[in-house]
Amino acid sequence: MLELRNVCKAYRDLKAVDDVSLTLGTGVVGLVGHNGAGKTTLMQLVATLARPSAGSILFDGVDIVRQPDAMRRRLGFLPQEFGVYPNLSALECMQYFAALKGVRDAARIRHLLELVNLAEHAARPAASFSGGMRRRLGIAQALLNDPDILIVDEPTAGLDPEERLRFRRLLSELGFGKLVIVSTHIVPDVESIAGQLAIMRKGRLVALETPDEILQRARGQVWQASVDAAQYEALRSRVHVLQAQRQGALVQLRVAHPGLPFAGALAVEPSLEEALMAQRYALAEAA
Ligand SMILES: Nc1ncnc2c1ncn2[C@@H]1O[C@H](COP(=O)(O)OP(=O)(O)OP(=O)(O)O)[C@@H](O)[C@H]1O
Repeated sequence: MLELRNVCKAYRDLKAVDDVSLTLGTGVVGLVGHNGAGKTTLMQLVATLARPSAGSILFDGVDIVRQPDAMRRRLGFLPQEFGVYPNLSALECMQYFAALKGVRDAARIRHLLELVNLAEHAARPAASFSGGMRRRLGIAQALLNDPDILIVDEPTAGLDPEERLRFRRLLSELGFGKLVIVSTHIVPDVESIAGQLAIMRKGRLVALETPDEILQRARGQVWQASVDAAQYEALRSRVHVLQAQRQGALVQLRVAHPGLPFAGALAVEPSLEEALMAQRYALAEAA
């Protein structure tokens, strides 16, 4: 179990992570927030790649700020900029990482290449791999030490839709027995796989909720309407437009608003992304 207690990380007078407390067991947790919200910094703190300015981080009761090795032994980490070694084959890359991590189990390497669907490409130079194959090799190396906690930063950046789907399924399956933290600003990446979403904004954790709870709260705050272009121009400065699509003389729009935004608008079922936007606007207005 991972427990953060009042964790802060400051860079001069900027609080990149500001008083974050949370407890996580197994399962996939989506860490979402806009660029600069503090996601990468928070993951680096958990991965013992940075030290908090204040607060404590415990993994199964052990203080990992004082004893980082207790985390490092049990951690798998796939950073956003994971690079393969172009002159090595997939198998050689895995053998290389295994040697660095002190893993001497050749069968495990084969098993992991199979798990990420790269076994038949094991002899190919990693330089010839697509973005998705490289990410999958990244996951395979992160799993070499059979970690209890897997941290993945922006998992699907640069992947095509099919690779995205496959990668999501793999993360989802890994979450059956481990804590998998997936940081992303692309909500659909975690929408269908995360049991919980940790939402960050300006360094703070503003919510730790299930997707259903987030959707439930946004019901009655997302609206749909069809207006003409002049009405649209008048509306866009006073409501939060989530989507606008021109259809002939009319504009089909979806807006976030705490109550009926204008006569004729219909409350609709929000997508998770819309629900998060509605929450964000509500928080910004309350601030
Ligand atoms: N080493 C650093 N020195 C100074 N400021 C930093 C450092 N690392 C991060 N920051 C700042 O801390 C804030 C949070 O950054 P962080 O990278 O954690 O956000 P993020 O949510 O991961 O964003 P992104 O999605 O763009 O990666 C930003 O304002 C960033 O500029």
